[in-house]
Amino acid sequence: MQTLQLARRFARSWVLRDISFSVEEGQTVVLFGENGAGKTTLLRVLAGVLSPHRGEGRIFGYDLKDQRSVRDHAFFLSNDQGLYADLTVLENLSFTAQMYGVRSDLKTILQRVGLEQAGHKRARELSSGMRKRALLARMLLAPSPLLLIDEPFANLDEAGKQFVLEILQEAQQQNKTLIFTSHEPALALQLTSVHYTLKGGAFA
Ligand SMILES: Nc1ncnc2c1ncn2[C@@H]1O[C@H](COP(=O)(O)OP(=O)(O)OP(=O)(O)O)[C@@H](O)[C@H]1O
Repeated sequence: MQTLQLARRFARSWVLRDISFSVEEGQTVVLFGENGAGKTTLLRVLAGVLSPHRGEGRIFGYDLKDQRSVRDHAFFLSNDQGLYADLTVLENLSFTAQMYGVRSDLKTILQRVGLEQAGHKRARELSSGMRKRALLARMLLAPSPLLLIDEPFANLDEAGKQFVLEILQEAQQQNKTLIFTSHEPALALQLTSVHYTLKGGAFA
């Protein structure tokens, strides 16, 4: 994955000004930066959800402008998207599995994320920690080689954070490429020493 002078604005405000970096296949990178620094915006651009206004990028050989191909290769875990509120957890996972054309034992996935008792709950009824687990279950179903994860450790108790650490370590063992944001350097740096800090729309 490579970007060159990527920039993105909202109205007249340039949130990303000059993002040039490259990430090797199988590498893990963490993005740090203060609230509002543009970390989520960068993940959304890399996920093919938002278009850049300037600059270029390639994800697994696909131009970032080819958002459809990018979305086929990148899974984006956002804490406030990804689940249909009125569907149950199992229905949401079943939909995800169909979307990716994968056959997986959803009960095993539910167990893996500690939601075996919550499969019948509607997504809107989940606590924020349970919601995070359901989103991680979706990520486990996704065959995407690139995982873009917004604040994987947010809204979790200590046990939950350790659990996320394990899930991300498993993804690393599967040679997935991980780019994630975090406000928790002590945890994040257990996964990788490769880190960038966003400031003023560029890497500090
Ligand atoms: N859809 C949008 N429309 C307008 N402005 C936006 C939009 N999305 C983000 N912004 C603005 O872009 C800036 C960067 O937001 P972003 O969510 O990328 O920051 P962040 O680094 O992820 O912050 P945090 O650590 O608080 O999650 C903020 O000023 C935010 O208000």
